[in-house]
This record gives sequence, C-alpha cells and structure tokens, in this order.
Amino acid sequence: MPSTSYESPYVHHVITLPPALPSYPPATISTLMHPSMIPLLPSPLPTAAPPVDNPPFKVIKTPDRGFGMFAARRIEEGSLIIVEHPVFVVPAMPLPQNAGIELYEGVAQRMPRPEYEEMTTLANCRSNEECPTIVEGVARTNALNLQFRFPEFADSTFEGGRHYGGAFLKINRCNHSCGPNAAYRWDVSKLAATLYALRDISEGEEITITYADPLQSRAARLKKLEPDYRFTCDCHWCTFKDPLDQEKSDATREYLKSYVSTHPSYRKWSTDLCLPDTFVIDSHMAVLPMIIQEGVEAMLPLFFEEILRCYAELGHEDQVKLWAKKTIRITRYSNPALAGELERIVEDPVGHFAKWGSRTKLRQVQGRRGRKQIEVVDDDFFMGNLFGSSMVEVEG
Ligand SMILES: C[S@@+](CC[C@H](N)C(=O)[O-])C[C@H]1O[C@@H](n2cnc3c(N)ncnc32)[C@H](O)[C@@H]1O
Repeated sequence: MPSTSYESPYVHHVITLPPALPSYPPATISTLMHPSMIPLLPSPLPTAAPPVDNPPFKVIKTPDRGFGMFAARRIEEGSLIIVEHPVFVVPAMPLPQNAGIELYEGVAQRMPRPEYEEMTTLANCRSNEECPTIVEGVARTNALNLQFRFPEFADSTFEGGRHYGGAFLKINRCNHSCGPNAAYRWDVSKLAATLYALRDISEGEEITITYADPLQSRAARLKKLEPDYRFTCDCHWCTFKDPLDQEKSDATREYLKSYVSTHPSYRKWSTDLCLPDTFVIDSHMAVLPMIIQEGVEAMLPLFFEEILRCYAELGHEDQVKLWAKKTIRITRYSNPALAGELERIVEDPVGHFAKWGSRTKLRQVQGRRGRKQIEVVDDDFFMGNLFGSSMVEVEG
C-alpha cells in the first residue's frame, strides 16, 4: 500500500524534445526529479536526436544472456554508434518501497505507449518482491548513471538532486565485458547519451560496455556484478584457463589503477630539468601495451595527451601531430572539447603552445654552460688547485 507518511522530494516531469525537422519524431523523457532541477534544464530544450537509417548495430537475441547489441558492420575505434535520449529518468537513490510504487508507476504512466511497450521488454533481473514495479526493476537492471551537474545547482547540499539513472531502449541492450569495446558519455546539455567505440569492432562482434570498475580484480568485479545484475561474467578477462594468467591480469589492472594516481606527470616534468627528456614519454609508452592487453582503452586519452604535450616542449612537430591525431580519433565523442583543441594543434602546433620547444632550448643553454664551465676549469686549473677554490660559475 502506498505510504502516506513519506513526503517525496521528487516530482514527475515530462520533457518533450522537439524534432530537428518537421518530418522527424520528437522525443519524450518521463522523469522523476528534484523540483529545483526543472528550471535548470536546458532552455530552449535541445532538439531530439534524428532517426538513423542504417545504424552500425543490430539488437539480437543471444543464447545465454538475453538480447545483445552486435556490430552490423566494422566500427572504427573512436567512432559513433548511437546518440540516444533516455525514455525515463529516476533518482539514483532507491525510494522507500511503498511510496516508490506510486512514484515509479507515475513515471510509466507518463511515457508514450510505444516507448512504454518497448521499455517493458528491457531486461529486469529483480524479483517482484525486490522491485514491485517494472520501472524500478528495469532501472535497477539497466539504468545508466546520469549526472545533472548544472553549475547553478553546485551549492546544493541535497546530493540526491543531481544523481539519476536513465533507461535507454537501444544502449541498454549492451551486455557487460571487463574489457569493453564501447563506452557512453552523458551530455546533459543535449539530454542524450552517446555510445562510441573504444577500439575497432569487427562486423558481427558483440558491442559491450562495462557495468563495474574494470581496474578492480576479477573477484571484486564479480562481487559487484552478481548481486546487482545477477550474472557471472565469462568475458575473456574472467575465464583464463591458467590461474596464473588470471593473477597476471588482476596484477596488471591493479598496477594500472595505481598508475592513474601516481604516474610521472607532464606538469612536474615540465618544470624539472633534472628529469630525463623522455621520462614521461617512456613511462607512459610502457603502460600502453598493458592497457590494450586488458581491454581498458578508455584510459588511453589521458596518456596520449601527456605524451603529445611532452613532445611539444621538446619541439618535435611530427610527433605532436601524430599523437594529436591519435588522441582526436579516440576523443571525438568521449571528450569533444579536447578533440577540438587538438584539431587546432594539428593545424598550427608551434603557434599553439606557449612553451613550444622550451625544454630543448633550455638543454642547449645548459649544454653551452657546461662547456664553458669545463673551459674555465681547464684555464684556471692550477690556480684553482693552488687556492683550493671551487669552479667559477659563468653565465651561459
Ligand atoms: C542492461 S541489461 C543488458 C541487455 C540484456 N541482455 C537484454 O536482454 O536486454 C543487463 C542484463 O543483461 C545480462 N547480462 C549483461 N551482461 C552479461 C554478461 N556478460 N553475461 C551474462 N549476462 C549478461 C544480465 O542478465 C544483466 O542483468
């Protein structure tokens, strides 16, 4: 029975995104939101993502994991798979069970019928006792994490106000892998998620995302996946025949996790001439094969970007362009702002960096200075020895 004592901090709100062209359909998002969010929603509302005639994927029934999304043709690393709006958005925080029934049902009732019908076919791994409504069961099995980070809401102390989960009719068909070949990015200004490829995906290959932190050990990943999604992962990285290979994979992921927070940074290197010129580059180059081996390519842009910034301070124009192009390829959809900056770098690498070639110039000065010092020592060798003086410093 619905509780009468619970006062919901959320209200129902239906967002209708207008079509970009009169012949396209609008998009409807049935939400349960904190009321302070509603005036902050983008205004004017973004247009609905246009329909795609020939999408690069198919949704197919699998023998052992319900439906799955598969590549209909080869999908290149970094390229777009789909832009999609959620059909519903609900608070990430579970609602009290009795009061929740009414609120979740209100979300379902406000959905257009065709979307509602399709939403009910999404996977629901929760029992009726755990999640008495279809919206809650579908949300707990599928919802992608959506942050509504409006700057105007930054001061709010009500954390639940900005954390939501959204159900997507297509993206939610992606099954899990601990070495996913795709990832999504939520763009609150477009009220849409973009699914993009993290590496090349062959025709017929399953398109997967990750539901757990892939840098955790297999045991820790299973501990999350089994209770939350009710399956035991059997991806390549969870089913090594030799237990030693599993240990190696776990150790590599642990190393990568710690490398993210402890790696030699470009910023420190940039101001420290005691470090060798290729210190950061060599260190990052050593982890790139580990990232690829573990199928965690979402980490690559961080290191690619630092490598190219190091090359800029070394004044290596060809290398800067090469690494900028590699980074653009993989960040076009995951980080469009960075990809845009890198496009400008490719056009004019030398003009873009205030510190272009600065390290190489400093090394030249250091080199001249070193030679002069040696000359001085040679000239004054006997005097210096006689008077016990130390080497005379000269300006380079
Ligand atoms: C978001 S849905 C993914 C799409 C779903 N297979 C469907 O039929 O719509 C999550 C559910 O799919 C299944 N699933 C996802 N990844 C899986 C995997 N790697 N192995 C087995 N089942 C998986 C689980 O039942 C999980 O609760």
